[in-house]
Amino acid sequence: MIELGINIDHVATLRQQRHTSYPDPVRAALLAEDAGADLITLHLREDRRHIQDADVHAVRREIRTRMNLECAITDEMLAIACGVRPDDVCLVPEHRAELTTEGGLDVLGHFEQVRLATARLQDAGIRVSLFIDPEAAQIDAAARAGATVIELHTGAYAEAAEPAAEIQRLRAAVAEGLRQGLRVNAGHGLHLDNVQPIAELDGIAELNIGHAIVAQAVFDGWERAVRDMKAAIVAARVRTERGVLLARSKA
Ligand SMILES: CC(=O)[C@@H](O)[C@H](O)COP(=O)(O)O
Ligand SMILES: NCC(=O)COP(=O)(O)O
Repeated sequence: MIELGINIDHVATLRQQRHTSYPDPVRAALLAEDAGADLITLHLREDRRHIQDADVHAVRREIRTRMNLECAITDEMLAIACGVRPDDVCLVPEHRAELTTEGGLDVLGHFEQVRLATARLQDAGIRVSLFIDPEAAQIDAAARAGATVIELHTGAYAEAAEPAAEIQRLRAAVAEGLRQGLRVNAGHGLHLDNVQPIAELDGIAELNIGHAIVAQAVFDGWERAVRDMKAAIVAARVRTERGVLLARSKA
């Protein structure tokens, strides 16, 4: 089956907008778990524009599912991650002026840095995921760097006017990741109207979704927004699994 990671960053964005104490991203994480989230994802940015250090520690203390901490490869972030010990760390690229994470990590171009960061986190008992574009060369570099998980950046798919080619790229990337023995996750820019083709891709283990769920919660409430997303991705995956079984029975 497929897992849903709820990214709570933009609950914190709302709070940081006015430096209030609400809305509390930790409360959002706990309610998301009640509503069917399989894990909680949060991105501690170097500029602390949304999630704060205290949130990271509180999430580690409070949640009952898995914690997936996204961060850039810096000494500061690696030290925080090794101290907090989330279940997973997803290493992402960061550019100070970007509105959101614009592309995947260039593992090929920064191979030694990624390899050393991966080893340091794994030595602390943390599973390491690399947030990369759906490209065979990056997937190969991720495996060689020692990561056991990749998260495919779905931003190009989410923004494409004609998504068919991007879906094909993602399908090929999932197959390549599995061929390399990696766990393959995906996320970025996914929402209720575009998630289905991605959830249907056979072999994707987990989708991480945040911004669109926070937005949907404005109209439907937080727990329903989480529940509806979970139902959508599970329904898509059930369709795929039925299709695979049917194809096998005909063969
Ligand atoms: C890496 C990633 O995709 C997430 O961190 C997500 O986009 C939310 O964070 P930002 O909106 O700050 O990029
Ligand atoms: N890694 C992607 C993620 O956590 C969520 O991205 P978005 O849904 O906020 O775009």
